[in-house]
Amino acid sequence: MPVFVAHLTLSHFRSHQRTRLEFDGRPVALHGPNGSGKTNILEAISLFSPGRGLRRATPDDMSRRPQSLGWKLRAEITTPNGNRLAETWAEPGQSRQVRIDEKSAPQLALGALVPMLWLTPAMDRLWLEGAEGRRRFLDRTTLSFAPDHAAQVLAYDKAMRERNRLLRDGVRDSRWFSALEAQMSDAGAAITANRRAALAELRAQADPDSPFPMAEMTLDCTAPDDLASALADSRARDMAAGRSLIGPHRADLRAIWTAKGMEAAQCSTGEQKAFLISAILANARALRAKTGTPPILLLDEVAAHLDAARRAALYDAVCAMGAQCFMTGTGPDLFAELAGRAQHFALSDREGVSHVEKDTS
Ligand SMILES: Nc1ncnc2c1ncn2[C@@H]1O[C@H](COP(=O)(O)OP(=O)(O)OP(=O)(O)O)[C@@H](O)[C@H]1O
Repeated sequence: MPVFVAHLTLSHFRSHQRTRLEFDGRPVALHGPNGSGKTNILEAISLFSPGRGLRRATPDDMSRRPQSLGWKLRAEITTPNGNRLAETWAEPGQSRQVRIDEKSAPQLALGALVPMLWLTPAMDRLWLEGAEGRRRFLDRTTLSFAPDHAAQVLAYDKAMRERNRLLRDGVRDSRWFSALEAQMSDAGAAITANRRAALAELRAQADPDSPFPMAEMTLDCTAPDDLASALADSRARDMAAGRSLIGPHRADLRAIWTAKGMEAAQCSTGEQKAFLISAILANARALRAKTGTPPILLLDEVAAHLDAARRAALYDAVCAMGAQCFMTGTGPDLFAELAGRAQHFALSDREGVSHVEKDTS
């Protein structure tokens, strides 16, 4: 049985004053004109996972303007182990809080409650822009398989920040450096191993018959096996730069479309989108194979880029997976191929407030 959001309430969240939605576990198609509040609903759902959500916004940015009095989201979640209640909110100027089953909980606890993957239009340029976005994408994929990855990344970043401070301050205490480099080396080895294992999971799910070609994704890693020694050797160079120049924080994700022998960055916009869709679908299939439960999928504006045949193929894949997949598009025609296999909702903007109606037509 899939994990799915059964009820969702948005209060004073961006364009939503108070929106209450009921879902039955089928895919969800949200259609409406530009600016009617579709992505805001996906963003709200993304906040039932740890982190800053799919727009990486601050809590204050999400507070409904002009009042900006803070916001609250509430989700009743159906899981194979029973129904759970998750709430998340932020008061003005404060960080985001989480409560699960009426008890305060750390954000990381959401990761175990609701497995979730997303694809946004901002990711369309993933293969063209800097390595940071690709690392974030890779780490989110990795986190979906290895929940301890977050703790390793935090431990690595903490030790690196401290090492960078020593480098900038010109400190020459080699024992202090060695201790931090050992921490970076331990956490770094786990990070690289987790990332490689996640890419292997995706590779194992590649579907040669899919209309979404899978790119061969490999880790381009500047971290040598013995990172502690390499960092010690690189202290003088790093001191001149004022930061650590080697390690998994400099890794990159390379994608090659094997059928054409071409780097993803050289492929067409539609082809690049197809790689991301195939990666998300492979990730979801791998999670379902591992846990028996497909993750919740948030696919923002995914239909607009696809021709009718690929759109139908995507809907078939999502339905076959049994995932609660939230999709947005500007008109109902984009979701015609889904028909009764999904729940459809129509959104509209009424003087700056989003309204949502069930579309049963
Ligand atoms: N903090 C906020 N308070 C009030 N309204 C907000 C806030 N943040 C964003 N909005 C409004 O929300 C609307 C955008 O909503 P959203 O991004 O969900 O639109 P959409 O339906 O996905 O549109 P598109 O089809 O263009 O992607 C905009 O009109 C924007 O002004």
